Amino acid sequence: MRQNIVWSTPLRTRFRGLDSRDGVLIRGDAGWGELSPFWEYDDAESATWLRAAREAAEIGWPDPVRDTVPVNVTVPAVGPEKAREIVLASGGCRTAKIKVAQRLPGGSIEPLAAEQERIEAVRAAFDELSDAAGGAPARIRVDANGGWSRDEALRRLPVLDRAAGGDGRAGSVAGLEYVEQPCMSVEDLAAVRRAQHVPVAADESIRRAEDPLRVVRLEAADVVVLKVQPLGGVRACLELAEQVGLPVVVSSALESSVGLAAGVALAAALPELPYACGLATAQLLEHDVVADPLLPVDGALPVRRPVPDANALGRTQASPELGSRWNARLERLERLVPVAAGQPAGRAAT
Ligand SMILES: O=C(O)CCC(=O)C1=CC=C[C@@H](O)[C@@H]1C(=O)O
Ligand SMILES: [Mg+2]
Repeated sequence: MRQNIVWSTPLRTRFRGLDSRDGVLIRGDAGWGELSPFWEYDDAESATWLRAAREAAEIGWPDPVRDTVPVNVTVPAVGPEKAREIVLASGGCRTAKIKVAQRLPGGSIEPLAAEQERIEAVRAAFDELSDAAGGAPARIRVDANGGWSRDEALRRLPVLDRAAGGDGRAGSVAGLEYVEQPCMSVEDLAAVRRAQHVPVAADESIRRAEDPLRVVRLEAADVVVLKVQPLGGVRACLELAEQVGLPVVVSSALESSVGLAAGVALAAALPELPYACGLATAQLLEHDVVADPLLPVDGALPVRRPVPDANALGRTQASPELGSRWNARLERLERLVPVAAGQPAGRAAT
Protein backbone atom coordinates (compact mmCIF):
# COMPACT_ATOMS: atom_id res chain seq x y z
CA MET A 1 0.00 0.00 0.00
CA ARG A 2 1.15 3.50 -0.84
CA GLN A 3 1.67 5.88 2.11
CA ASN A 4 3.16 9.39 2.30
CA ILE A 5 4.41 11.37 5.29
CA VAL A 6 5.57 15.00 5.27
CA TRP A 7 8.46 15.75 7.65
CA SER A 8 10.22 18.90 8.78
CA THR A 9 13.07 19.67 11.17
CA PRO A 10 15.16 22.66 12.19
CA LEU A 11 18.87 22.44 11.25
CA ARG A 12 21.43 22.51 14.06
CA THR A 13 23.51 25.04 12.09
CA ARG A 14 22.46 27.25 9.20
CA PHE A 15 23.47 25.47 5.97
CA ARG A 16 23.27 26.76 2.36
CA GLY A 17 21.05 29.59 3.60
CA LEU A 18 18.60 27.18 5.26
CA ASP A 19 17.50 26.96 8.90
CA SER A 20 15.15 24.01 8.39
CA ARG A 21 14.70 21.07 6.03
CA ASP A 22 11.56 19.23 4.95
CA GLY A 23 10.30 16.68 2.47
CA VAL A 24 7.92 13.78 1.84
CA LEU A 25 8.54 10.13 2.65
CA ILE A 26 6.88 7.80 0.17
CA ARG A 27 6.28 4.16 0.95
CA GLY A 28 5.87 1.56 -1.77
CA ASP A 29 6.25 -2.20 -2.14
CA ALA A 30 10.06 -2.02 -1.93
CA GLY A 31 10.27 0.27 1.14
CA TRP A 32 10.51 3.98 1.89
CA GLY A 33 11.77 6.65 -0.48
CA GLU A 34 12.28 10.37 0.05
CA LEU A 35 11.26 13.33 -2.10
CA SER A 36 12.87 16.56 -0.90
CA PRO A 37 13.83 18.96 -3.69
CA PHE A 38 14.77 22.37 -2.29
CA TRP A 39 11.91 24.87 -2.53
CA GLU A 40 13.71 27.10 -5.02
CA TYR A 41 13.80 24.21 -7.53
CA ASP A 42 10.97 24.34 -10.05
CA ASP A 43 8.87 21.33 -11.02
CA ALA A 44 10.93 20.50 -14.11
CA GLU A 45 14.14 20.31 -12.06
CA SER A 46 12.38 18.41 -9.24
CA ALA A 47 11.10 15.64 -11.53
CA THR A 48 14.34 13.64 -11.22
CA TRP A 49 13.98 13.81 -7.43
CA LEU A 50 10.62 12.06 -7.73
CA ARG A 51 12.15 9.38 -9.94
CA ALA A 52 14.73 8.68 -7.23
CA ALA A 53 12.02 8.45 -4.55
CA ARG A 54 10.00 6.05 -6.69
CA GLU A 55 13.03 3.84 -7.36
CA ALA A 56 13.56 3.54 -3.58
CA ALA A 57 9.88 2.93 -2.82
CA GLU A 58 8.92 0.71 -5.72
CA ILE A 59 12.01 -1.12 -6.99
CA GLY A 60 14.78 -0.96 -4.38
CA TRP A 61 18.51 -0.73 -5.06
CA PRO A 62 21.26 -2.89 -6.61
CA ASP A 63 23.26 -5.16 -4.32
CA PRO A 64 26.10 -3.60 -2.33
CA VAL A 65 29.75 -4.57 -2.88
CA ARG A 66 30.87 -3.19 0.53
CA ASP A 67 29.23 -3.00 3.95
CA THR A 68 30.52 0.37 5.18
CA VAL A 69 30.98 3.73 3.45
CA PRO A 70 33.70 6.15 4.67
CA VAL A 71 32.27 9.65 5.08
CA ASN A 72 33.40 13.23 5.57
CA VAL A 73 32.18 15.53 8.30
CA THR A 74 30.46 18.52 6.70
CA VAL A 75 31.49 21.87 8.18
CA PRO A 76 29.13 24.74 7.28
CA ALA A 77 30.36 28.36 7.05
CA VAL A 78 30.77 28.73 10.82
CA GLY A 79 33.36 30.37 13.06
CA PRO A 80 36.51 28.49 14.12
CA GLU A 81 35.28 27.39 17.56
CA LYS A 82 32.07 25.91 16.12
CA ALA A 83 34.08 24.24 13.33
CA ARG A 84 36.29 22.59 15.96
CA GLU A 85 33.23 21.33 17.89
CA ILE A 86 31.69 19.86 14.73
CA VAL A 87 34.87 17.92 13.90
CA LEU A 88 35.32 16.66 17.47
CA ALA A 89 31.70 15.39 17.51
CA SER A 90 31.83 13.87 14.02
CA GLY A 91 31.88 10.20 14.89
CA GLY A 92 35.50 9.55 13.94
CA CYS A 93 35.52 11.17 10.48
CA ARG A 94 39.07 11.68 9.16
CA THR A 95 37.95 13.82 6.20
CA ALA A 96 36.23 17.21 6.48
CA LYS A 97 34.39 19.13 3.79
CA ILE A 98 34.40 22.80 4.64
CA LYS A 99 32.07 25.33 3.05
CA VAL A 100 33.73 28.42 1.60
CA ALA A 101 32.67 31.31 -0.68
CA GLN A 102 29.82 32.08 1.69
CA ARG A 103 27.72 35.09 0.61
CA LEU A 104 27.41 37.70 3.35
CA PRO A 105 24.14 39.62 3.85
CA GLY A 106 25.39 42.59 1.78
CA GLY A 107 26.17 40.25 -1.15
CA SER A 108 29.98 40.19 -0.79
CA ILE A 109 31.90 36.93 -0.24
CA GLU A 110 33.25 36.01 3.17
CA PRO A 111 36.81 37.35 3.62
CA LEU A 112 39.64 34.97 2.83
CA ALA A 113 40.95 35.28 6.42
CA ALA A 114 37.69 33.80 7.78
CA GLU A 115 37.94 30.80 5.43
CA GLN A 116 41.57 30.36 6.37
CA GLU A 117 40.73 30.39 10.11
CA ARG A 118 37.96 27.83 9.63
CA ILE A 119 40.32 25.47 7.81
CA GLU A 120 43.05 25.93 10.43
CA ALA A 121 40.53 25.20 13.19
CA VAL A 122 39.46 21.98 11.46
CA ARG A 123 43.07 20.93 10.99
CA ALA A 124 43.84 21.65 14.65
CA ALA A 125 40.76 19.64 15.70
CA PHE A 126 41.97 16.66 13.64
CA ASP A 127 45.38 16.99 15.34
CA GLU A 128 43.65 17.02 18.74
CA LEU A 129 41.85 13.80 17.83
CA SER A 130 45.05 12.16 16.53
CA ASP A 131 46.89 13.12 19.74
CA ALA A 132 44.13 11.39 21.72
CA ALA A 133 43.60 8.29 19.61
CA GLY A 134 45.85 8.19 16.54
CA GLY A 135 44.02 7.42 13.32
CA ALA A 136 44.42 7.76 9.57
CA PRO A 137 45.89 11.00 8.18
CA ALA A 138 43.21 13.70 8.09
CA ARG A 139 42.04 15.14 4.78
CA ILE A 140 40.43 18.53 4.15
CA ARG A 141 38.38 19.52 1.10
CA VAL A 142 36.48 22.74 0.48
CA ASP A 143 33.21 23.40 -1.35
CA ALA A 144 32.63 26.84 -2.91
CA ASN A 145 29.28 25.99 -4.56
CA GLY A 146 30.38 27.91 -7.64
CA GLY A 147 30.70 31.11 -5.59
CA TRP A 148 34.10 32.32 -6.82
CA SER A 149 35.10 33.92 -10.09
CA ARG A 150 38.08 32.33 -11.82
CA ASP A 151 40.40 35.06 -10.45
CA GLU A 152 38.99 34.79 -6.94
CA ALA A 153 39.50 31.01 -6.99
CA LEU A 154 43.10 31.39 -8.14
CA ARG A 155 43.75 34.04 -5.47
CA ARG A 156 42.22 32.05 -2.62
CA LEU A 157 43.17 28.44 -3.35
CA PRO A 158 46.93 28.69 -2.64
CA VAL A 159 46.20 30.36 0.71
CA LEU A 160 43.54 27.81 1.67
CA ASP A 161 45.78 24.95 0.53
CA ARG A 162 48.51 26.20 2.89
CA ALA A 163 45.94 26.57 5.70
CA ALA A 164 45.17 22.87 5.16
CA GLY A 165 48.87 22.04 5.57
CA GLY A 166 49.90 22.08 1.91
CA ASP A 167 53.43 22.95 0.82
CA GLY A 168 52.42 24.48 -2.51
CA ARG A 169 53.04 21.28 -4.47
CA ALA A 170 50.73 18.71 -6.03
CA GLY A 171 50.16 15.30 -4.53
CA SER A 172 51.04 15.84 -0.86
CA VAL A 173 48.76 14.16 1.70
CA ALA A 174 48.50 17.47 3.54
CA GLY A 175 46.93 20.42 1.78
CA LEU A 176 43.50 20.46 0.18
CA GLU A 177 42.32 17.08 -1.04
CA TYR A 178 40.21 18.92 -3.65
CA VAL A 179 38.09 21.99 -4.21
CA GLU A 180 34.46 21.28 -5.05
CA GLN A 181 32.83 23.52 -7.68
CA PRO A 182 35.10 26.57 -7.22
CA CYS A 183 33.28 28.45 -10.03
CA MET A 184 29.91 27.95 -11.68
CA SER A 185 30.78 27.41 -15.35
CA VAL A 186 32.46 24.30 -16.73
CA GLU A 187 34.90 26.53 -18.66
CA ASP A 188 35.98 28.22 -15.41
CA LEU A 189 36.36 24.85 -13.65
CA ALA A 190 38.65 23.73 -16.47
CA ALA A 191 40.67 26.95 -16.30
CA VAL A 192 41.09 26.72 -12.51
CA ARG A 193 42.08 23.08 -12.83
CA ARG A 194 44.77 23.94 -15.41
CA ALA A 195 46.16 26.94 -13.51
CA GLN A 196 46.91 25.46 -10.07
CA HIS A 197 47.54 22.06 -8.46
CA VAL A 198 44.57 21.49 -6.09
CA PRO A 199 42.32 18.86 -7.76
CA VAL A 200 38.85 20.02 -8.82
CA ALA A 201 35.55 18.22 -8.10
CA ALA A 202 32.41 18.98 -10.09
CA ASP A 203 29.07 19.07 -8.25
CA GLU A 204 26.60 21.63 -9.66
CA SER A 205 28.17 21.10 -13.12
CA ILE A 206 26.95 17.51 -12.89
CA ARG A 207 23.69 17.63 -10.93
CA ARG A 208 22.24 20.84 -12.40
CA ALA A 209 23.60 20.47 -15.94
CA GLU A 210 21.77 19.63 -19.16
CA ASP A 211 24.86 17.70 -20.23
CA PRO A 212 26.94 16.38 -17.30
CA LEU A 213 29.49 14.87 -19.69
CA ARG A 214 30.72 18.34 -20.74
CA VAL A 215 32.81 18.21 -17.56
CA VAL A 216 34.65 15.22 -19.01
CA ARG A 217 34.99 16.61 -22.53
CA LEU A 218 36.44 19.89 -21.26
CA GLU A 219 38.71 18.05 -18.76
CA ALA A 220 37.20 20.30 -16.11
CA ALA A 221 37.37 17.93 -13.10
CA ASP A 222 39.42 15.23 -11.38
CA VAL A 223 36.45 13.96 -9.34
CA VAL A 224 32.68 14.05 -9.76
CA VAL A 225 30.14 14.43 -6.97
CA LEU A 226 26.96 12.40 -7.51
CA LYS A 227 23.73 12.96 -5.59
CA VAL A 228 20.97 10.40 -5.92
CA GLN A 229 17.86 12.60 -5.81
CA PRO A 230 18.92 15.33 -8.27
CA LEU A 231 20.26 12.72 -10.68
CA GLY A 232 17.16 10.52 -10.68
CA GLY A 233 18.09 7.48 -8.60
CA VAL A 234 20.81 4.99 -7.71
CA ARG A 235 20.74 3.23 -11.09
CA ALA A 236 20.88 6.51 -13.01
CA CYS A 237 23.94 7.49 -10.93
CA LEU A 238 25.66 4.16 -11.52
CA GLU A 239 25.18 4.59 -15.27
CA LEU A 240 26.46 8.17 -15.14
CA ALA A 241 29.50 7.09 -13.10
CA GLU A 242 30.34 4.57 -15.79
CA GLN A 243 30.00 7.14 -18.57
CA VAL A 244 32.03 9.77 -16.71
CA GLY A 245 34.88 7.39 -15.87
CA LEU A 246 36.26 9.64 -13.09
CA PRO A 247 36.43 8.88 -9.34
CA VAL A 248 33.03 9.43 -7.68
CA VAL A 249 32.15 11.01 -4.34
CA VAL A 250 28.55 10.33 -3.33
CA SER A 251 27.07 13.24 -1.45
CA SER A 252 23.73 13.94 0.19
CA ALA A 253 21.11 16.52 -0.65
CA LEU A 254 20.66 17.15 3.09
CA GLU A 255 18.04 14.45 3.44
CA SER A 256 16.59 12.60 6.41
CA SER A 257 18.12 9.18 7.06
CA VAL A 258 15.53 7.66 4.69
CA GLY A 259 16.89 9.74 1.80
CA LEU A 260 20.50 9.27 2.93
CA ALA A 261 20.06 5.50 2.69
CA ALA A 262 19.77 5.88 -1.09
CA GLY A 263 23.13 7.67 -1.16
CA VAL A 264 24.62 4.95 0.99
CA ALA A 265 23.19 2.34 -1.41
CA LEU A 266 24.86 4.10 -4.34
CA ALA A 267 28.21 4.41 -2.54
CA ALA A 268 27.94 0.74 -1.54
CA ALA A 269 27.27 -0.39 -5.12
CA LEU A 270 30.00 1.59 -6.93
CA PRO A 271 32.83 -0.66 -8.13
CA GLU A 272 35.46 1.79 -6.78
CA LEU A 273 35.12 4.22 -3.87
CA PRO A 274 38.47 6.00 -3.45
CA TYR A 275 37.20 9.02 -1.45
CA ALA A 276 35.11 9.59 1.67
CA CYS A 277 31.49 10.45 0.79
CA GLY A 278 29.45 13.48 1.86
CA LEU A 279 26.72 11.42 3.52
CA ALA A 280 27.20 12.33 7.19
CA THR A 281 24.66 15.13 7.03
CA ALA A 282 22.16 13.59 9.48
CA GLN A 283 24.47 15.38 11.94
CA LEU A 284 23.15 18.70 10.64
CA LEU A 285 19.49 17.89 11.40
CA GLU A 286 17.95 18.64 14.79
CA HIS A 287 15.54 15.69 14.41
CA ASP A 288 15.42 12.71 12.09
CA VAL A 289 12.52 10.53 10.94
CA VAL A 290 14.06 7.26 12.16
CA ALA A 291 14.96 5.96 15.60
CA ASP A 292 18.51 5.03 14.53
CA PRO A 293 19.79 7.81 12.20
CA LEU A 294 22.56 7.09 9.68
CA LEU A 295 25.41 8.56 11.72
CA PRO A 296 29.10 7.68 11.30
CA VAL A 297 30.91 5.24 13.54
CA ASP A 298 34.72 5.32 13.19
CA GLY A 299 34.27 7.66 10.23
CA ALA A 300 32.02 5.34 8.22
CA LEU A 301 28.31 4.70 7.73
CA PRO A 302 27.00 1.16 7.90
CA VAL A 303 25.20 0.04 4.73
CA ARG A 304 21.65 -0.27 6.01
CA ARG A 305 18.20 1.12 5.34
CA PRO A 306 16.54 2.63 8.42
CA VAL A 307 12.74 2.93 8.44
CA PRO A 308 10.57 5.76 9.80
CA ASP A 309 9.71 5.44 13.46
CA ALA A 310 6.48 6.64 15.10
CA ASN A 311 8.19 8.55 17.95
CA ALA A 312 10.72 10.15 15.63
CA LEU A 313 7.91 11.14 13.24
CA GLY A 314 6.17 12.81 16.18
CA ARG A 315 9.18 15.15 16.45
CA THR A 316 9.31 15.90 12.70
CA GLN A 317 5.58 16.45 12.15
CA ALA A 318 5.04 19.21 9.59
CA SER A 319 2.54 22.06 10.04
CA PRO A 320 -0.75 21.73 8.11
CA GLU A 321 0.40 24.59 5.81
CA LEU A 322 3.64 22.81 4.96
CA GLY A 323 1.73 19.55 4.49
CA SER A 324 -0.57 21.24 1.96
CA ARG A 325 2.37 22.76 0.09
CA TRP A 326 4.00 19.33 -0.25
CA ASN A 327 0.68 17.74 -1.24
CA ALA A 328 0.27 20.25 -4.03
CA ARG A 329 3.90 19.88 -5.15
CA LEU A 330 3.72 16.10 -5.15
CA GLU A 331 0.52 16.18 -7.21
CA ARG A 332 2.15 18.47 -9.77
CA LEU A 333 5.27 16.31 -9.96
CA GLU A 334 3.22 13.14 -10.31
CA ARG A 335 1.46 14.67 -13.30
CA LEU A 336 4.86 15.53 -14.76
CA VAL A 337 6.32 12.05 -14.17
CA PRO A 338 3.40 9.66 -14.80
CA VAL A 339 3.35 6.57 -12.57
CA ALA A 340 4.02 3.32 -14.42
CA ALA A 341 1.01 1.01 -14.89
CA GLY A 342 -0.06 -0.81 -11.74
CA GLN A 343 1.66 1.62 -9.34
CA PRO A 344 -0.92 3.81 -7.57
CA ALA A 345 -0.09 7.48 -6.91
CA GLY A 346 -0.86 8.62 -3.38
CA ARG A 347 -1.59 11.92 -1.67
CA ALA A 348 0.68 13.24 1.02
CA ALA A 349 -0.59 13.55 4.55
CA THR A 350 1.17 15.35 7.38
O1 LIG B 1 28.93 16.78 0.71
C1 LIG B 1 28.70 16.98 1.91
O2 LIG B 1 29.59 16.90 2.78
C2 LIG B 1 27.33 17.31 2.41
C3 LIG B 1 26.29 17.67 1.42
C4 LIG B 1 26.43 19.05 0.85
O3 LIG B 1 27.45 19.70 1.00
C5 LIG B 1 25.34 19.62 0.16
C6 LIG B 1 24.09 19.10 0.35
C7 LIG B 1 22.96 19.72 -0.19
C8 LIG B 1 23.09 20.77 -1.05
C9 LIG B 1 24.37 21.27 -1.50
O4 LIG B 1 24.36 22.66 -1.55
C10 LIG B 1 25.58 20.82 -0.71
C11 LIG B 1 26.73 20.67 -1.71
O5 LIG B 1 26.98 21.61 -2.43
O6 LIG B 1 27.41 19.67 -1.87
MG1 LIG C 1 28.79 20.83 -3.44
